[in-house]
Amino acid sequence: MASSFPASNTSTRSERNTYVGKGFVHVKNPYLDSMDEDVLYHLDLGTKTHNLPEMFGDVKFVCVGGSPNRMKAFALFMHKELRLEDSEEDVKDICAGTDRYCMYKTGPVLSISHGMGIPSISIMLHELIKLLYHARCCDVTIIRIGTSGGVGIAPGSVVITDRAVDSFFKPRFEQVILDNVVTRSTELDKELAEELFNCSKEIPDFPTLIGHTMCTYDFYEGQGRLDGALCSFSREKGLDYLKRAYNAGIRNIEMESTVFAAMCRLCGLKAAVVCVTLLNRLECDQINSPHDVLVEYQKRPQLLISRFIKQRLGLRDQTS
Ligand SMILES: O=P(O)(O)O[C@H]1O[C@H](CO)[C@@H](O)[C@H]1O
Ligand SMILES: O=c1cc[nH]c(=O)[nH]1
Repeated sequence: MASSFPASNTSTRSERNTYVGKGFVHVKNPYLDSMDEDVLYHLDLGTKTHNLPEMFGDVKFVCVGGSPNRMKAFALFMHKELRLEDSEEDVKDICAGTDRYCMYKTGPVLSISHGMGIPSISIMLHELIKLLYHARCCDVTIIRIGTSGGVGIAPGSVVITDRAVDSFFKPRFEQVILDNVVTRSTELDKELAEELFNCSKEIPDFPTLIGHTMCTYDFYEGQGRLDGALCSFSREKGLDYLKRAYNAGIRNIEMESTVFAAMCRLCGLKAAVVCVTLLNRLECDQINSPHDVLVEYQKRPQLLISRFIKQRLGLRDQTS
C-alpha cells in the first residue's frame, strides 16, 4: 500500500451515526466502527494508509462496468466532457497496486471496473461502499454501464432496467450467508430510471427502452445458450425459456444487476443499470458483430451517462 496517514480520518462512532438517513452512504455492519483500521484489500486502499475523505469526499457519481478498458475509456471521456483543468495524463488508476479492479476519478465522477459475475462485483461493491462511507460521501448516484444480450429487441438498443430479476424471473437476490439463504430486494430507483430515459430522448438515433433485466450466474447454459462447452437442453427448450422471459417483460440478460441493486439499496445509494445489447438472443447465441460495431455499442451507455451527469451538474452539452 502507499504512504501512511495518521489515524485522524478514523471517525468516531457517534460521528458516523449522524450520516445515516441524510443522504450519506451507510453500511449495515455493527462491527465496522470498532475496527482500528479497515483495509480495502482488493482496491489497495485503507483507512490508515489513505486519507479517504480527502481523496473521495466530493464523489457524487459512481459508474461501474465489467471491463477495465471500458471504465478507463469512460473516465477519459468524462474528463473531456467535464472540461477539467488537469491534463488527461492525470487520470491515473487509483487501484494500480492491485490487478483485481481499476478505478479512476475525474472531478465528482468515480469510474470502477468490477469483472464478470456476481461474486466479482459483490467483492468490489463491499469495498466501494465502505470507501464511500469512510470518505463521508453524500447523495451519491451509482450506475452500472454494461453490455448484455437483448431479448426480442434490436442489437445496439440501450436498456434502462426497471427491475432486476433472477433466472426464475423474480425480483430478488438470494445471498448465501453461513448456511442460510437470505433473500434481498432488487428494487432500483424508479425516478432515476425515468430521468435517464428522458435524457436518452435528447440524443438523436439512440434506441433506448425501459425493461426488466435478467441476471444469471453463467453466460452459457445459464443464459440458455447452445454454444458453451456444456449444453444439457434442446434448442426448443432454450428458445422457449427466452420467449417466456420476453413475455415476463425481460428485455436483456446480464450477470450483475441483482446483487448490484440489492447491495446499493441496502446502503442508501440511488442506483441504476444501463446496458447496451450486443445481440438478439431470440435470433442467435454468438456475439459475431464486427469489432468496431461492438466498440460503438459499448460507448452508448457512456454517452447517455455523460449527458445525465452534465445535466445534473448544470453543464451545457458539447457532444451533439
Ligand atoms: O459488459 P459487462 O459490464 O462485463 O457485463 C456483461 O458482460 C459480461 C459477459 O460477457 C458479464 O459481466 C455481463 O454482465
Ligand atoms: O449475451 C450476453 C451479452 C453480454 N453479456 C451477457 O451477460 N450476455
